[in-house]
Amino acid sequence: MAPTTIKLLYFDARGRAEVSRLVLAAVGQQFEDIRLPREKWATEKANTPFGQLPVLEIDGRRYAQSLAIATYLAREFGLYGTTNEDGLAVDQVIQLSIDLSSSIARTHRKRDETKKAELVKKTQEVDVPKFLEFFEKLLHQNGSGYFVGATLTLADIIVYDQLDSLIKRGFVNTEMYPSIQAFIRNVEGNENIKSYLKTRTESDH
Ligand SMILES: N[C@@H](CCC(=O)N[C@@H](CS)C(=O)NCC(=O)O)C(=O)O
Repeated sequence: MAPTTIKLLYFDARGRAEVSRLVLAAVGQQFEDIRLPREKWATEKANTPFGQLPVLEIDGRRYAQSLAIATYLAREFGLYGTTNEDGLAVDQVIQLSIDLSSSIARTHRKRDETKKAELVKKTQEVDVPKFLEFFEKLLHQNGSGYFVGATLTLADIIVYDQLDSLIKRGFVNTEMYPSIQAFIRNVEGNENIKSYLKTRTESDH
């Protein structure tokens, strides 16, 4: 049964809640976007399933884990394609996006400054382009401006959010990737997403 009330709890940032916010915004679903002040976290932590945010509250029941939440919402509101195979294609893109994030995260774990600089260089020059080429190829092959089928899915929202944040941090340049550029324009051209992006505050950029 579709939930009657939806609350999404997170800190006042994009972080791990933004994909779910974008999903809800894209489908025009009303929800309470609760931004917990850091000073309230110590007391709220115990009221979450695993002591972490984001948390989704549906009709009073609380669930954690950002990808599980986003996946549930996307399935509930029709952003997971129409067939099981569409779902496979959506998941394939999501996992590719997670691999890209892991590849970038490795650079933050290096302690030695020289080794860190070398790894950042390799990540930017070799690894990131490899992922961008995969995204470019998938988008070009599908030809609709979306990753799967002819309409927006969770795959699009996850990759859009990831690329937008990496571009803003100067980690990614999409100049050489026309299908990715068209894809970003396409997602940002979605009327609901466009309206949502206008409401973003300073902490969301
Ligand atoms: N695997 C979890 C990780 C959640 C997580 O790391 N949440 C962080 C914020 S991004 C958090 O709640 N930190 C506060 C704490 O652990 O006390 C998810 O994707 O939801």
